[in-house]
Amino acid sequence: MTSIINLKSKSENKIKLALKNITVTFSSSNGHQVLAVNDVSLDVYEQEFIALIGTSGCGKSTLLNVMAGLITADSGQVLIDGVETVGINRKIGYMSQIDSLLPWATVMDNVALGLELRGISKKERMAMARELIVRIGLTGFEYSYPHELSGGMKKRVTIARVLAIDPEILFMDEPFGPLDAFTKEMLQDDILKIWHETKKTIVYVTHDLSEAISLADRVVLISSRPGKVKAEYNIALPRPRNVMDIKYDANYVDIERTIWLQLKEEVIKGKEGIGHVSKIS
Ligand SMILES: Nc1ncnc2c1ncn2[C@@H]1O[C@H](COP(=O)(O)OP(=O)(O)OP(=O)(O)O)[C@@H](O)[C@H]1O
Repeated sequence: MTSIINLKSKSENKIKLALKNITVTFSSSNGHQVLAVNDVSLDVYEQEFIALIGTSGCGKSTLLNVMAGLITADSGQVLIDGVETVGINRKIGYMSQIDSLLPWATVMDNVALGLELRGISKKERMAMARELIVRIGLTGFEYSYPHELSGGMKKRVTIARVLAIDPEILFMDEPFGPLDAFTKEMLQDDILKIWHETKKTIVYVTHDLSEAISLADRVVLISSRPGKVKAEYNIALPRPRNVMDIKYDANYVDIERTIWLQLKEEVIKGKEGIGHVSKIS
């Protein structure tokens, strides 16, 4: 079922990324087969901010990993700009849940890491890193090490590192999960600002409905495992948005209630397993 909250569709933009009938099965260590996602098809439009939401274990990260080429699906196709892609695609920048900063490297070196791997000269990559550090508000911390930074600052460094390689598509898998609510909202606002300025296509995975609605143009609800697209919602909230204020928009509560009614069914199903989802951040 596809639910549409507003009539403003992104379909005027071209399809940037497409999943066609993706099915993924894992073999677990106890010898069982786990059907993680089942026959998922999804189009993501150029410059769209899309959020995938669903209970824990429903296959959100699996879908992201398939799109990023980190996992090969049992069947189905991934298309980027209309071309079938196999393996890791350089058009994608990936920010995962895990803190992946190099502990022995400074903020500058962490930000510049991807540029170094791409063979960009030291002078050029330092200049680019410096510019990004200003942009993410960490001026003065260029030569600090990760252990000298707060959780939120580390996330900013990770954002800068992903932006440094200038990907056309940004994947963010519950990037701010463990942070406190205020820091999370500030970083979400930063992401909205970056998206507004760069117009990158963003695929954002979360189990937080409030986060999904505040950020995205479209929320895609994944059913509890095996993951399938249960519903899609275009989010008719004004932009530019501020995540701290958008919850007070007259339409926000209606949107949240509509999605929550569907999501709740998955939470109840997931209770038999390990499903977890939060309605409000
Ligand atoms: N490498 C793997 N080996 C075996 N099973 C796996 C593997 N990766 C994922 N799974 C299983 O596939 C299912 C989907 O996992 P996935 O990580 O995609 O869920 P998710 O929706 O991202 O969950 P969460 O919100 O908790 O991060 C789960 O049942 C998980 O146990």
